[in-house]
Amino acid sequence: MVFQLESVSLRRGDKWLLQDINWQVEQGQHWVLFGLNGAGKTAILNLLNGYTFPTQGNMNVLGLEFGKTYLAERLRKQIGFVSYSLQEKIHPGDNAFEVVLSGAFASIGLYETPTDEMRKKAVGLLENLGCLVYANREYHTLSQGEKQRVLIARALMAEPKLLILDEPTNGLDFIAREQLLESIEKAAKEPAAPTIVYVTHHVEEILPVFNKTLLLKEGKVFSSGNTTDMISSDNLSRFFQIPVQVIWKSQRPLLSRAEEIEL
Ligand SMILES: Nc1ncnc2c1ncn2[C@@H]1O[C@H](COP(=O)(O)OP(=O)(O)OP(=O)(O)O)[C@@H](O)[C@H]1O
Repeated sequence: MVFQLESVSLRRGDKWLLQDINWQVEQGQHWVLFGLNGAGKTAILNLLNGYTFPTQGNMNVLGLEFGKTYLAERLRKQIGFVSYSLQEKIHPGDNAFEVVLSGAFASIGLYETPTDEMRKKAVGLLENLGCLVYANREYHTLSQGEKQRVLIARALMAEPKLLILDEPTNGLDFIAREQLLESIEKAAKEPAAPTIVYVTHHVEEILPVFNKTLLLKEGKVFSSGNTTDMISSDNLSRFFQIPVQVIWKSQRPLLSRAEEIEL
């Protein structure tokens, strides 16, 4: 078991951000967490990272039970987390290689001396993610797509059991997006790959390797299960409450509006 949420609810002030979430993620699975703006995806990620505790329900992430101790520090070292907001925290002047190396210490910035083994590993990850050519470039001079690859390599440095990719294609053009998705798919297929949770509101980004999907709507689980069952014309028409059509092509779903589907 990688993590488990049991009847988890989260309240802020008068508002329930999440209600009765049940979600069990096992090793060997790769999940998509799909939801529209404001569905509560960030709220779930904050829980998984140990930044917040549920108001109700039980949670267990990587064997750590919530509610007993402060977990954010311990989870930070075991969960690879890639988000757009992380980009802004990277120190000016750090090059791509240093950013990747910092992942070994779960720090932003390099404060400790990396071992030769760590350096070798960082080079290997830069190579796998196609970033070796710009390893010596300052991180802030890289394009969005290049930056995201470097952050994924950084996240993999600590050999996490869980890798969370929070809307990693934000701000990418079509080509850069497809290239990044290709790298993610390759990383997911590595023998020692972590379980991946891929957070998105774009159906087209769902790769064949993401065999499970949870649809989150207004803070509740709308449905969850095998991706092919979740990402269907019927299910998504109910989810969006407008008729849509899903066409699978090369094992990737394409979404469009449908005019005449009976709900
Ligand atoms: N501290 C808070 N107090 C009250 N409401 C909040 C608080 N934090 C978030 N919300 C609300 O909870 C809802 C879920 O927010 P969340 O950021 O988790 O959504 P999201 O699925 O990540 O959306 P997006 O895709 O736009 O980032 C939103 O309506 C948001 O305004």
